[in-house]
Amino acid sequence: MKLLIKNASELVTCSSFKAKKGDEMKELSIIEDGAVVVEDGYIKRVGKTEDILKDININEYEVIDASNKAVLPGFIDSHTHFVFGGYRADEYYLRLKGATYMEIMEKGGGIINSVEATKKASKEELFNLGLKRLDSMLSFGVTTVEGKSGYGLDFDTEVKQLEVYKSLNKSHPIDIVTTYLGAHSVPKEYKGKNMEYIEYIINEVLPYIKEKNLAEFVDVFCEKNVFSVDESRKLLIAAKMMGFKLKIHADEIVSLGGAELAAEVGAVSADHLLQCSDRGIEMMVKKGVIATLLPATAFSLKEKFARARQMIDRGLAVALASDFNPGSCFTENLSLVIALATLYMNMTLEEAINAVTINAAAAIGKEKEIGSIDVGKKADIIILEHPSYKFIPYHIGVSIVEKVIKNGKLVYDKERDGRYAYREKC
Ligand SMILES: N=CN[C@@H](CCC(=O)O)C(=O)O
Ligand SMILES: [Zn+2]
Repeated sequence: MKLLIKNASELVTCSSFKAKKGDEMKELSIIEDGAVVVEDGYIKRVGKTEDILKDININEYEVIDASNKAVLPGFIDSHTHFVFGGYRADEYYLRLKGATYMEIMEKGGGIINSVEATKKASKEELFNLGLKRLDSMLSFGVTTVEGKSGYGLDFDTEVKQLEVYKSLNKSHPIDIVTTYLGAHSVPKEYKGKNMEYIEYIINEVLPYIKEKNLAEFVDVFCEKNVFSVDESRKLLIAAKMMGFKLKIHADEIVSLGGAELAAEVGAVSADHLLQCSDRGIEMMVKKGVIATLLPATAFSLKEKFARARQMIDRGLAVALASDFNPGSCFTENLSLVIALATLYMNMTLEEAINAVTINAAAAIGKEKEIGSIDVGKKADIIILEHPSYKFIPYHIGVSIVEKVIKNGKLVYDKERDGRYAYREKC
């Protein structure tokens, strides 16, 4: 299994084995006329095409000529909720007419709607939906995705969701990192008894998930009228003691202190952060918490965007993700996320590219294995149909990914698998 990608007009390596913080996010480490040598699924050499061709016997390699194309690390979507039943197009329609996300939730809609539909869906239905969604992500250049539970709340449905993620991980080229988000909403049977529900999770659910290795991360929706800072703290500390890594849905709608809590408990990432305080940013910088920003959610909710510029200028490592979910943001399109981040959060394009590659890898604890084109990392690589990464936000709203290589294998080719397959007149 030997592959050579050669003559890339831009080989955008994003080179690093750790999250890029502050000014480090400006650097993409681009090699012009670059080449990558892949063996047994891993990157063996990276450099100028002419240097690499001097040292190898090209006849031993499957060769992809990337002339006039940019080559980048596979994108990593580090915050999604992509296994769920049902849709919430009616709620979106209400939002178009002026209703807010929280108003819909307070009237009994929102997450609870998806919980009902996910409870009804069979494992097989969820699996088939998951496969289709992964196919779509792959076409946008995603090679690793984080997926959360949280549309079950009760034991059986949460476990069902996590088991579906596990089966999908075995069946699809995209790698899936799973997160248990039982504290996504308070289930009807625990209405007004939030702390009891948190204790139930700690005592009944987490030990089982740990034993069966169903999730690497534990997350909580820390938000006004959902879970308070104290309730979230209790859950996260208990989860940490059981060996889970932590994430928090923090300061999305109200500035509640979620960012501060993420720093206090040593979370890997705090996500959303639309309303994050200055103190929260400072504390996250000190503790090395990644800020995972989700601009397509702010866009879909018509909320103001997170303060990415200030966060980066103060030294934070920022990751960008889709937040793919049935309610607040129904998109798997990371190119759109990059476009929004550069248009509305004043991130530079270089920062945005690092944010969906190396920093996104760090947000799921995988920065030593994926997220850059470096020797020793997994060969997760995308080839664009254009000569420069500058085309990503420019060709707005669509995917310009031509080929995806996962673990050294070509798993998506637009000519072969994509829209061009249907180009015949009929
Ligand atoms: N904010 C909380 N959770 C999801 C939305 C879930 C939903 O509305 O279904 C999010 O990250 O945006
Ligand atoms: Zn989320």
